Formats: sequence, structure tokens, C-alpha cells
Amino acid sequence: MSGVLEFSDVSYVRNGNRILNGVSWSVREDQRWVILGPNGAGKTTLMRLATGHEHPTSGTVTVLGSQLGTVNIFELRNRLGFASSAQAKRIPANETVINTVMTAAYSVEGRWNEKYEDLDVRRAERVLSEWGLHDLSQRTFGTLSDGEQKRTLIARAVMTDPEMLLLDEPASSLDLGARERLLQLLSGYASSPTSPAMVMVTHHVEEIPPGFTHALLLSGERVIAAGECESTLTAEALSSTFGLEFNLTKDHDRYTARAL
Ligand SMILES: Nc1ncnc2c1ncn2[C@@H]1O[C@H](COP(=O)(O)OP(=O)(O)OP(=O)(O)O)[C@@H](O)[C@H]1O
Repeated sequence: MSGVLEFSDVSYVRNGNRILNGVSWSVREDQRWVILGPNGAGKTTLMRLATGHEHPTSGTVTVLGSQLGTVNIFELRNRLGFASSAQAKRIPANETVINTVMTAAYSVEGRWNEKYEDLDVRRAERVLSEWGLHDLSQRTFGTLSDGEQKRTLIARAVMTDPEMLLLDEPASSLDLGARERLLQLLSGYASSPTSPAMVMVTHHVEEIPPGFTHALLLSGERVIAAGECESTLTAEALSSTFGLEFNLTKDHDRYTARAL
């Protein structure tokens, strides 16, 4: 299996503040990673580096075999799928759900004069139904619930068959039912051998979908632990990451953490 993402001794400084320090990390195409860490640890920054929205201050980031700074970033980004709540703000409120998904084919966020093939329409319809959105295809994005918007953005991110899918806090602010529904869909997607490599930022171990294989714990600019979930997600590692003693349990492939 080949590598899709490689951070080598990456540091990132913004306005004189060091946000990441000496981060080395690699993702292979058959891996599904979760990134955990306290507020301000640099998780979103890590994602922005992985999608080429930022460049490292020192060290190298290699995405799909190409080192950032040496490639056309727009061409590279077309091969990635990315969903975040920041993106939700850029989708026109009056855009239909099907167009929100289909416009990913042109990397635009509102339909204008682009010409779509029947293939694009069929693919968008298939993706909508896979993510439980078929009945909403003609609704406008602005009228969707938070959970429906988040699923629409993920459907948009997978529309172009990306080689790596990056999700920044896909379950944040969802009610219990919407969260569980989303986790079931993410788990199904993560478990499919035909799915691309995945990287997902979350604040809660309860939001790790079964099928995710690896975890990276980030705190104080640095990687505290990284590797297979089984060996990385431990009470000790969580305690070091969040600065609080935790009890961690796993039941039916789902984690629960409680402070001691
Ligand atoms: N433009 C900026 N200028 C200076 N500092 C910044 C800038 N953008 C982000 N930061 C700082 O970088 C740090 C990391 O931010 P980042 O958003 O990557 O963290 P995070 O782990 O995703 O946080 P959260 O869990 O709260 O979403 C924070 O301390 C933040 O204040």
C-alpha cells in the first residue's frame, strides 16, 4: 500500500506563534486516521497543511506523492475530498442539495454556467443516496438542519472520487440521533476497501466511527502519540494529551472516556 500523506519534521509558525513543532506523520491509502487534541492544539492547522491551504514554516509535507511547494496546488487539491464547517459558510444558502454536491466536479461552490454531463448527475444522485440525502436533493442548502448540511458536505467531498478524504469535526454540534446516523455512515464508508484514505478531526473519542484504524494525539504543538488505535488510544495517552486523568473503555468498537 502506498503513502498518501507524509509530514516530515514539520513546524508551523503563524504571527510569531509556534503552532506545530517537529511533526512527523504518515498516512497510507488503506488507513483511516482520527486526530484528537485539546482546543487550539493545531488540529485544523494540520488539516490545512494536508490540503495545501497552508505551507510548513520548516520541514516538508508530501501529499499524494507531491511535495507542497513544488506542485500546482489546485491540481493536487482536485484529487482530495475535504469537508469542514468553515466550508458550510461558503455554500450559497439558495443552492440546491444536488447542485451543492455536483458542483464539486468543477471545484466551485455555487452553480453558474458550468456544463455537467449525465455522468455527473448520475454520480451526484448515487452519492446523495449513499449519504441518506436522496429525498432532500431539491431542497436548498440554507434550509437543511446542521446534520443534513454536514452529510451534504461529505457527499460533496466524495463526489469526485478523492484519493484522500479529510473531515474536520464532521460530528460537531449534532444531536444524538444525527451524530449516530452520521457515525454509521462514516463507519460503513471507512470499512469499505474501495474507500480512500481518511483523516478525521474530532474532539471526542465517542465520535470515532468503527472502522477507523489509526489515531494521532496532538497537544502543546507536538504529537503525543500516533499509530494503530489499539495501541495509541490509551487512558495514559489521553491523560497526557488533555492534562486530566481519564478512564477509557471500548465496547462494540466504540470508545467512551470519563475523567477520574
Ligand atoms: N491567523 C492566526 N494567527 C495567529 N494564531 C493563529 C491563527 N490561526 C490560528 N491560530 C492559533 O493556532 C492555534 C491552533 O489553531 P487550530 O485552529 O489549528 O487548533 P485546533 O486544534 O483545530 O483548535 P479547536 O479544537 O479549538 O478547533 C491556536 O492557538 C490558534 O489561536
